[in-house]
Amino acid sequence: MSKEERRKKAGAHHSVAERQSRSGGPRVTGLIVDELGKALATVLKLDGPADVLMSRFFRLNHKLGSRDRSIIAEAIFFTLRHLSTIAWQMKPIVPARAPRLTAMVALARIYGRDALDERTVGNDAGPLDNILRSKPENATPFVQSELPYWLYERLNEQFGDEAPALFESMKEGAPLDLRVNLLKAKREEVIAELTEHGVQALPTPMSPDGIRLLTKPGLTSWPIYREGKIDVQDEGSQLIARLVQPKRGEMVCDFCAGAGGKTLALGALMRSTGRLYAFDVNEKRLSGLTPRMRRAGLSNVHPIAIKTERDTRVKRLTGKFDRVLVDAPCSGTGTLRRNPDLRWRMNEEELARINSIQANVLESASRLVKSGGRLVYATCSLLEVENQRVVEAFLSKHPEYEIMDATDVLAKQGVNLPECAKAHAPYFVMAPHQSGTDGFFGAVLVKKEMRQS
Ligand SMILES: C[S@@+](CC[C@H](N)C(=O)[O-])C[C@H]1O[C@@H](n2cnc3c(N)ncnc32)[C@H](O)[C@@H]1O
Repeated sequence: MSKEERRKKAGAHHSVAERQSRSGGPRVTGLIVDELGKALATVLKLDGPADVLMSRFFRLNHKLGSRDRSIIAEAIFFTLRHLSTIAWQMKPIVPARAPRLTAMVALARIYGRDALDERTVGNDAGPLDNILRSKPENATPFVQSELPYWLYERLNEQFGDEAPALFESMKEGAPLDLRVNLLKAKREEVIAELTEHGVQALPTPMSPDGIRLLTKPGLTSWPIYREGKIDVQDEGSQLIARLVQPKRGEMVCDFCAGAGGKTLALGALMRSTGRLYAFDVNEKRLSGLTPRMRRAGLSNVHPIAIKTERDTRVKRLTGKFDRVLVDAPCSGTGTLRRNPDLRWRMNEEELARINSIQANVLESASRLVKSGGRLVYATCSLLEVENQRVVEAFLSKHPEYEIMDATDVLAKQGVNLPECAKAHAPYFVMAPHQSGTDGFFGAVLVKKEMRQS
């Protein structure tokens, strides 16, 4: 039987990586299968973020070379992105209970069955070939979506005819986007530097300070990174900072700053002037901001760890800010390309819990805004319940706020959104199948000027 006949018989699914590999992909060694099986035994418990579990696994596993590591890492991500169809193919065997077999299924789907040698497969050859005979494209649309049912249902209802394209886009990896720190460099300069070193880099289509890389070099040792000329940030996230549109010398608050991805973008737009408060309840996460703001050359940022959104330090600043950003904690469903395990770890109970935090944080943050000031509510969620519904509920209780058209806010800064994104006006909505970015939501609210009588 020829290679091609055998592959067809086995029904191996054609991923991008798989197609690439057939033109000279790696041979999968027994060591890779064994170690991937061990890694999956941990990761498929789904009791922690996959990237953290993976880093720990590699740290403790010295015998793996860099080539083996990258094959294993890719296969872990592939498994998490295709867990529904893998489980469907393997039925009644449960992937988490048979991690070595799952490892072989994933590797065969990525590189083709022939990449696995018979000694490695051993007695599993029969079951493996049986499993690969079930073709993922024959599974139900729900199984092919590679999502839990609650999320599949909600996204189907929201996106209608576009849902299949969205589901496909969420199975892909995401590109590596950079934001150029305009305090220290120009975009063309950075692109020239990257190109000179053999990295294919293009300007992002929407964000004026963004660069999209077609490969993923380890940039942290590069001078342009160490000197603070660039930071890693998805193009959609860069545009959230543009929705805030802070000006030089203003009082600005990033209420949910985390490790400061958007804080740094805001600080650069303010040209390191005025005061930029960065709040977060997670002190550890917030501590990541200090070295980043130093590297970026920002002297206007004030990180403050708060206990809750009603902290007295927050209350003392009532009515003091020109601009407030609420980058709310959310389901993260817009980032499934980067965090494929999240879809299996998130559930409706957790969504309801986060939903109530979102309303409370928006309520508290809104009190900081001065008359005539701007409040931006943002998430990296695709779910309307965390986005439009939160903003509508807020506006119904706060007639002193009105909504601005996010498309206009961006157009005034030279950012032209694609037509499909404009259709969501007045909201800013990014979805991976439409914009090639992670999924993001933004609403721009203005606190009406108080009339003097
Ligand atoms: C989406 S993340 C922020 C990401 C960050 N803005 C960035 O661009 O990298 C949401 C953040 O909200 C924080 N958070 C959760 N509850 C909060 C609260 N009650 N008040 C302030 N921040 C909160 C979380 O700790 C988390 O860092």
